[in-house]
Amino acid sequence: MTQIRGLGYLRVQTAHIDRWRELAIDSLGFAEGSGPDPDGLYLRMDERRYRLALLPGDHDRVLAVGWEVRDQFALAAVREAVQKAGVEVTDLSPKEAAALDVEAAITFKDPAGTPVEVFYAPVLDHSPLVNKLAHRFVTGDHGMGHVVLPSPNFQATYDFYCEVLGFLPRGAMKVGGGHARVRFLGVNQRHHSLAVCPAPHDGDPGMVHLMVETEELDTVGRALDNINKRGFSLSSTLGRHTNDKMVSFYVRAPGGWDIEYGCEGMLVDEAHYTAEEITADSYWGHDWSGSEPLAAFVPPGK
Ligand SMILES: Cc1ccc(O)c(O)c1CC[C@@H]1C(=O)CC[C@]2(C)C(=O)CC[C@@H]12
Ligand SMILES: [Fe+2]
Repeated sequence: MTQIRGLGYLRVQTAHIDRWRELAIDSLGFAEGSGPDPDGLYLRMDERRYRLALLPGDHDRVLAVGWEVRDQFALAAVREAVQKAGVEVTDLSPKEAAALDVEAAITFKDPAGTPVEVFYAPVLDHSPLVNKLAHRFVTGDHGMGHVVLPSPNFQATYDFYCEVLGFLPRGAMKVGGGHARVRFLGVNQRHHSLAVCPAPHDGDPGMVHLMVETEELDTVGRALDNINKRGFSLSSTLGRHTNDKMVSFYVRAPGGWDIEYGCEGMLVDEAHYTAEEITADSYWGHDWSGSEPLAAFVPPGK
């Protein structure tokens, strides 16, 4: 069993904070949170002080994918497993951890080069959650959502998440007409908290997409209206995925990666789940033909 309970947070550096504010707060219904960096834009989805942190910088890139564990004992177990796999692990100092609004964290790079943090005890914000869509995100036991990461050394990356971090395989889909597969991995009832794409990861932003889930279909529709009105580029039209059954659209974020915004994701029952291979990404919709090229990802075979 994995020690990891869910996707905890995502920290991103951006040269476009104002446009991010327009996307996340004005269009997608994130609430403005708070955090240690006075120049940062901290986005709340729930009782955490933030789930998505945007820190100003000269270019756009992922600073850390934060995975949450229960407590200090779970963190020690993950540290030991990663070290045993021959990967260098750094313990954050109490001051550094405080600057992330967590009690303690470790950091290391996965085999694809993605900066990973594992942490416990995020700082909470008990003030009312006020957002422009008057909606609620689905987080809690299912974590913040999912991330899709590009990996040039796909097999090593997949093996690392499964065998070292204990993620559970949650199916795959062939891409590019050959034997390459996108693989989905889960750590809780959310169908996937992570997917790994066989794709180059030469440089930034180092992310394919972040998925966040809202409780109601009407919120997805209102968010779609908002991003169209504000001139954000729709990477994929609305559709329903065949594996997690989610109804979602994808919008291009500043920095050249996507936010997937969806609802109605299914819950996996591990007592009965068996691995699957899907042969289409969606039952309907999800037209990617109008998509601007991803900065760090060209689909294999295209
Ligand atoms: C297929 C699928 C199921 C559930 C998801 O949450 C989900 O994001 C996807 C699509 C994954 C993936 C992607 O986002 C980048 C472009 C990809 C690689 C494709 O070209 C097909 C699958 C796509
Ligand atoms: Fe997704």
